[in-house]
Amino acid sequence: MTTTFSSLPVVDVGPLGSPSGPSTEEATTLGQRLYEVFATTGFAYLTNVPLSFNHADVFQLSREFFALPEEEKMKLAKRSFRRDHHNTYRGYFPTQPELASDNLKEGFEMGPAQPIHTTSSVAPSSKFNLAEPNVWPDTSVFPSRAKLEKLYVELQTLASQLLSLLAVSLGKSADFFAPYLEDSLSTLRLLHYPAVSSAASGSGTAGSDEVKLSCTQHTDSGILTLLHQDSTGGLEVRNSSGEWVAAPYIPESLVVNIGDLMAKVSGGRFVATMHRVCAPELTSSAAAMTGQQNSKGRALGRISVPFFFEPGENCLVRSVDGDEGFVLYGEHVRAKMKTWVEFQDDEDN
Ligand SMILES: O=C(O)CCC(=O)C(=O)O
Ligand SMILES: [Fe+2]
Repeated sequence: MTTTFSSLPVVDVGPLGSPSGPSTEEATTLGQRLYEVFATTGFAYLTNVPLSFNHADVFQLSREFFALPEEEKMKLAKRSFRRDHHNTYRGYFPTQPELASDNLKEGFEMGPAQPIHTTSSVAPSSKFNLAEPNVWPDTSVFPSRAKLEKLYVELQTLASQLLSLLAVSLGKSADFFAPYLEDSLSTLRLLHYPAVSSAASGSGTAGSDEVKLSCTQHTDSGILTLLHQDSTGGLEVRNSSGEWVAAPYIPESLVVNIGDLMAKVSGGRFVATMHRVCAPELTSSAAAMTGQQNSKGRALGRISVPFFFEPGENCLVRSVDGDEGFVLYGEHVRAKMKTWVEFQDDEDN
């Protein structure tokens, strides 16, 4: 059950970075701590994360992508935005102000670098190919592909380490989630929420119901999310009293949260907590500059980089309690996609 928390807990995962891995005692303590936070807030900050990238590296990569000319980004647009493109699930989505002014964001999504050759046993003829290869800008305009691929691998490793601790905390063996790693379709998503002028951002203050949003309230659909957020602020998490609690920037931390499927897998022990993003405000000095870039050519607004740990399409997801109910991951994600603004268009799924 979500509780009436007023801030998010901080979990030091330093022991995961030790070359020989955490000691048995450290793993037990960490697993219990993670169990406790996922059973209450469903959200936490992780500090001392075992990544070779610091925040400056990650946000630089992301800003480099969003600073590309619109025309370069649109070369990577998903099929819903460019009918002549083949990519349906990976690639770029532009902002859609006409569709959803409270979901104003552009993004770029990538999956595993190595192509996955399984076909969906669920929806072989679906217009979304979850296992399709990534698409990339030309190296002459974006030389950082290898770095993003490396970040992806490191986040996947971290997610699998966390899952192993959670498995034990749920009374299962440490390799309980090994089948989830097979043909895993995890997504690394670069997000840019453009700044909105204060006139347009409404009169509501953060935490209130009238606040202007750039990402409407939702729970994440999958297993586990690891989020890099920049210092702009705006992320809010809802507690059990229905209050929106700010999740401000903590240098070098990652925000971690549970998705709907993991709540199910945990037999309802873990909570997938509702969250949203308030629109970043365009300050008057920034507004005086042209477009959405400051004098250094940086994109104005919030940058965040969520990593969604996702199993393979044919992974059987069921509760640790061994209840009858189960779902194939591909089936689950396709049902969810119908509700996501960046996948909506005028055709049927
Ligand atoms: O930008 C953020 O901080 C949150 C993004 C998010 O919740 C999502 O993409 O699911
Ligand atoms: Fe989310």
